[in-house]
Amino acid sequence: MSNDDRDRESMEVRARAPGKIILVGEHAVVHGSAAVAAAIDLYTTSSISLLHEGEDGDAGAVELDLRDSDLVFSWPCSRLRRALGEVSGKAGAPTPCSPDELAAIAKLMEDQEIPEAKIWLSAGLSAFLYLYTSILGCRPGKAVVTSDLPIGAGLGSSAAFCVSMSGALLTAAGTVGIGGGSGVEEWELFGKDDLELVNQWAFQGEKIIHGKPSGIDNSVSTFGSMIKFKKGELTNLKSRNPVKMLITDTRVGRNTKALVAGVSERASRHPDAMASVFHAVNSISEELSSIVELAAEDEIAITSKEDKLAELMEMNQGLLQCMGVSHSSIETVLRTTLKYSLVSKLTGAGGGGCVLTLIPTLSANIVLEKVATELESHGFRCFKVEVGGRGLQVCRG
Ligand SMILES: Nc1ncnc2c1ncn2[C@@H]1O[C@H](COP(=O)(O)OP(=O)(O)OP(=O)(O)O)[C@@H](O)[C@H]1O
Ligand SMILES: C[C@@](O)(CCO)CC(=O)[O-]
Ligand SMILES: [Mg+2]
Repeated sequence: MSNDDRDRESMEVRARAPGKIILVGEHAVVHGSAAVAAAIDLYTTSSISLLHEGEDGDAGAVELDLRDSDLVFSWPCSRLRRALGEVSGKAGAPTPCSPDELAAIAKLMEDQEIPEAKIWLSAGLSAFLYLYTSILGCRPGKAVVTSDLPIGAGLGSSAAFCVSMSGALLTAAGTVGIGGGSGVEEWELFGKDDLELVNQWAFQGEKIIHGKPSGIDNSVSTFGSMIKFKKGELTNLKSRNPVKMLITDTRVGRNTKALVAGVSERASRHPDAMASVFHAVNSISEELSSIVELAAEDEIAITSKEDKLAELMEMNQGLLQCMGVSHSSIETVLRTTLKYSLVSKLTGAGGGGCVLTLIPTLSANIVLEKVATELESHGFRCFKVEVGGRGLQVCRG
């Protein structure tokens, strides 16, 4: 074992990746339209510690500790090798998870006692096993995950999980680099090429969780800021006065994979009508991007920018209803905020989950307090987020 390997084994690597909001364009982005998303200041943090193989021939285990759920999962390395073969870990670009590999991972899930009420975790666990064994091979190690994000609520928890995990694993493997070793615990940013690589791995993880992701969620979680995303292409949107958003979590559980599949089924039943809907969403996203950029260059006043954003968000919500991804809880939030002349739209995959409400700069705090109190009286949870911040960050603890 080289000194570098020994150093890596003795060190814990932590990576944190933000959740996101989609201002406009969800679902349509899967079908080639543009969408606009921004990172938010709620993070998922993954840590990796590599462990030594036992002296007595015990190959050790791969452990995943999901702190927020109070659940720990463990796979003996010998069991992983039997199921997946002698995977040795990969330094470069990812190879997509093959159907055979996915079937082997599904079998490995059967060994775990996942509580029935938390069965949705199995998608995340499968993505973890794919990422861990593909990057590090079947060597022993321990991963710990914590998150500020509501899981499965439209704020990109799956992407933040895949990005932070890929970032931590690739750093632990020595594939992407931060200096480290100063002994001072501080978050560092990766270089552009390293971020690109992490993003590619995270996208493969998202595919296991989502089925057919567009890549917008993992991209904004990796690179941060506010972005326009279309057909895999990312444009950074400069934004000098970040928009302020109230987020309402309806607490209605939903699943992005099923919602994305539902929209695709509707599109195959009504191809012409849905193509027009996706086209309209594309125009909305393009217009919203231009407004954000003009405002960054002081070409339009802040109040005029907010009025335009509100109208475009309102139009997008109508089209999301056409796609069949709204929900009665979302409609309740829309009606409630409209009483206070505030515009809202669902964010993420919809079907429940979270709703965005644009907070105009000139709106009084008292109005915000009143609307939040009324929303919470329906059993919803409200919180304010900072929009457009940093993406993936890493720290060697
Ligand atoms: N911290 C976490 N620990 C374990 N699994 C997680 C974690 N965060 C997300 N997941 C996995 O991701 C799934 C939720 O992903 P899903 O895409 O349905 O929702 P989301 O990403 O929160 O919302 P959206 O995709 O609409 O932004 C969970 O069911 C779980 O399998
Ligand atoms: C619904 C969707 O458009 C956004 C989920 O946050 C899915 C995707 O783009 O992968
Ligand atoms: Mg997701």
